[in-house]
Amino acid sequence: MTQSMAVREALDAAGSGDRLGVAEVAALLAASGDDLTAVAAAASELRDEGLAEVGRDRQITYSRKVFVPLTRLCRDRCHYCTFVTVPGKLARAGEGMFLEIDQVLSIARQGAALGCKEALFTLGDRPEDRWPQAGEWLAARGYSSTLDYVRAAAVAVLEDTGLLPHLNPGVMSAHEMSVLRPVAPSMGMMLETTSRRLFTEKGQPHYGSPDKDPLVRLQVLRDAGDLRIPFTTGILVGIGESLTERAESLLALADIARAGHIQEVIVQNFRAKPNTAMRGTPDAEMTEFLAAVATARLVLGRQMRVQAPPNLVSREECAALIASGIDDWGGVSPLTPDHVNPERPWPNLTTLAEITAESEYVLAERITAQPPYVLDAENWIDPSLTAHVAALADPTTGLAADTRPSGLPWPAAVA
Ligand SMILES: O=c1nc2n(C[C@H](O)[C@H](O)[C@H](O)CO)c3cc(O)ccc3cc-2c(=O)[nH]1
Ligand SMILES: C[C@H]1O[C@@H](n2cnc3c(N)ncnc32)[C@H](O)[C@@H]1O
Ligand code: MET
Ligand code: SF4
Repeated sequence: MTQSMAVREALDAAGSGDRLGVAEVAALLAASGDDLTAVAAAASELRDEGLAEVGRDRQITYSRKVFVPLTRLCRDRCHYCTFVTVPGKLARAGEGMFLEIDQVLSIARQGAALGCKEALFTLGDRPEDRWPQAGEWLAARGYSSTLDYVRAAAVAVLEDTGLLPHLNPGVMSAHEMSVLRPVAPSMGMMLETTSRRLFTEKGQPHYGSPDKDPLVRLQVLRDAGDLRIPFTTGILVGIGESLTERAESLLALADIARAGHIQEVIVQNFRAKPNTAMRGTPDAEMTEFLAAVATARLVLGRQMRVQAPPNLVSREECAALIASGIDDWGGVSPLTPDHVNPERPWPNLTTLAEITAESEYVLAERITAQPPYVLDAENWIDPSLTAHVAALADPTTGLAADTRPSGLPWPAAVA
């Protein structure tokens, strides 16, 4: 096997537990051929050691979820996004500016019947700042903001169905997160990238999207740590960031994760969508993507949960993701589409279990908060949610219990 010097040195440094520098991480990210085989093998071994260390030998997790796109209006205009829409289009399609609470509950109830335990609220950022129609819709129902409405919708889901909300509403202030903490055991926001250039330069994917300023997003991630919120984040690979910028993004996440609240890091590959500014940009190249997954594992360490969605690659490529060091497939739905990537259906759960088993791992269901946070609920889960979480989690493993959710009063009665 021919390994380049730079990769060998970076792997040696990673193996001895040294903190990696930007150049070393960039060398790992650039790996292909025999180099990539070696980087992936190191990542895979590190994942295996980490799982064994916490008594979860060879388990790969997923969360059975429904996707609740509370609003597709947004004040941002990311060039890769097809989720976002405008009021005129919604009106022509006969749809409201937001889902009504009834519509949210209808999705959550159907999910509960299928054994889903997570309600993923993914939505556009602060649409009321850009669209008067959004503000009017909220005001007519007594809500002061989109995040105020997210809170009400989360409470309705908890009380009516018992599904656990995971909130992914974009940038939040520390105060906003503290108000949402009692209604969701976990929240998340992709860092996307630390590249400021992609935000400040005209023509770049984050230009004109105030919520994609990496300085703002890094602050959200730090605030979530101060608030002890189990938090999901990650990088979007292939949106025009250089390998050095990708390396800086992973190192920034490793630094933030020292606060202990980063429950999982998503490594998501950009997928070009029709009718977006980036429709002509090629999808993230598989070699580069797998190198990013393996490097994320090496940079973030054995106890980080590294997630890649199984619907953005082929079945064969799912095996390659496992071989590159992931241990989590993220939320997978037997009911709702991935509204961010609607052209990419979920594998059904039997297929996902088969794919996982073919690589000699076992598919295990978790809830929206990762096991360590469930097992240490006193420090990480708001008392208002203790009963909701306890109803769906296995007290020994912190994974999902074999049960169907049902509604519980919120806030939970605290003993
Ligand atoms: O179906 C999706 N789920 C996405 N999820 C949800 C994820 O699959 C799981 O539901 C969470 O990890 C909770 O376990 C995200 C969650 C975040 O906190 C941040 C970003 C994402 C991105 C997506 C996504 O693009 N598609
Ligand atoms: C919810 C998350 O989905 C990701 N996201 C948004 N658009 C795309 C796309 N075209 N391809 C892949 N991921 C995307 C972003 O990282 C966002 O934060
Ligand atoms: N708008 C939020 C963000 O970009 C939520 C995911 S994109 C649909 O972070
Ligand atoms: S990715 Fe999120 S922030 Fe960007 S336009 Fe889409 S919904 Fe808005």
